[in-house]
Amino acid sequence: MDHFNLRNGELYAEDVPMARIAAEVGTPVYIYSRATFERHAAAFRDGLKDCPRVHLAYAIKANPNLAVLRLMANAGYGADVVSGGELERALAAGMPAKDIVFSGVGKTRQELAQGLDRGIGQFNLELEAEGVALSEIAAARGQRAPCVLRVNPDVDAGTHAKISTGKAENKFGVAIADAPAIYARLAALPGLDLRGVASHIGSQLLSVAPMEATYHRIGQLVADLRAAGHAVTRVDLGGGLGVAYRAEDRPVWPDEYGAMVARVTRDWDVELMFEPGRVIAGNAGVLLTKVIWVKPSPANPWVIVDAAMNDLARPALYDAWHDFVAVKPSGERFVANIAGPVCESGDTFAKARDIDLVKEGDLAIFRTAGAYGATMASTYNSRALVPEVMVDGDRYAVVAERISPKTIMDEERVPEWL
Ligand SMILES: Cc1ncc(COP(=O)(O)O)c(C=O)c1O
Ligand SMILES: N[C@@H](CCCC[NH3+])C(=O)O
Repeated sequence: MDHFNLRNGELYAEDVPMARIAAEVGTPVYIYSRATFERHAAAFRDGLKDCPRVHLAYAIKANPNLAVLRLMANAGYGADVVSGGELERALAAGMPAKDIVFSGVGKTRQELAQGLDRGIGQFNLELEAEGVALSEIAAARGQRAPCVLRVNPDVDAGTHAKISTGKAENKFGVAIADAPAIYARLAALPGLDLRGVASHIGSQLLSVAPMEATYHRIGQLVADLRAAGHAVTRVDLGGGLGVAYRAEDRPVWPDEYGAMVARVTRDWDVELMFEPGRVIAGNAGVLLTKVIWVKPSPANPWVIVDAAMNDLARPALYDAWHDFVAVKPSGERFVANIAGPVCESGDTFAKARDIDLVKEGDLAIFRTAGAYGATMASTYNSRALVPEVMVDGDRYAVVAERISPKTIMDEERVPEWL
């Protein structure tokens, strides 16, 4: 359920006609619904109501727009960040440093120091050397860095290979078999306050089974660590809940997920951290686009829209499906391909898809584009950086401007020796 619905034959974002946003802001443009974000934030929290000590860290990589972060901060969420840039965003949006978790397999020494400077609540260590470096940096300042060790449980998340993170072959975390020895060495370092473990096996998970299998392994690891004399007080269970991109997708609802977590972690006696991204943001945004041409072809016609792979990369990267819906559907349909203007055949959003009949100049949306949409945009082909708007009832605000190719060009220099 979201707040992008047909009303009197045309699509609205909450109470704002999308055609109005197109006329006033132009296309392509991302449109977010405040109400949908807030409902998802509340639903995820409610799903975990039977877990006693819960900390929520929104994975801001999914949608790091400052307005989104402010809204999430107001909803009581901290942030899961994966770079110094994301850390500064979370702080700028008003998220308290103590509620920020710093994940990521390649945090530089500079970023580790930045996290310490800012006083963040948790570093998720991905390898032993990172822990050694963090301890050195922290000890030199007379600090002890709060941290957990990310383990790789070698579980198949059953998702796209490019967004799976918990198989042994993936780059993330330390092998769960090696975790006790690494944990013991890190726990002895003077600059670390090692509190527990973390795991995140992948994104767009449509089944609880791999998460449950992972959590059982984590539970055993916690027991083993305690048996070895460590005081484990915190476990970070990551993010990963999937959303419905297609009508037939059956996502795991937060209630079902929360019930499983409550059951599996009942005896753990730890603070539980969660890092949801897509489940909060995915269906809270759409990408509004305009049809430039409908080009006949021997097979199916090509609907060429003004959004492209640089604005929404997921179809090109993961063959991802995003529903395409006309803003003013006539009721007629046709089978067509949908593509953007970028000079790559990969800039194709759909092939041979049954869609609303559209013609030159018509508006349409790609649904479920609130997560990993604008944040993955680029200026490839010297296209503008796509703008973003946030709708709230019958009003909306531009929350990220369209950045023109000219502005980007102004940041470039041709040296005088050329
Ligand atoms: C460490 C970590 N936490 C959280 C997330 C958020 O994942 P999702 O958007 O699938 O909830 C990711 C991305 O998969 C991640 O790598
Ligand atoms: N960018 C990916 C998700 C990556 C998850 C990051 N850990 C997607 O759009 O599906």
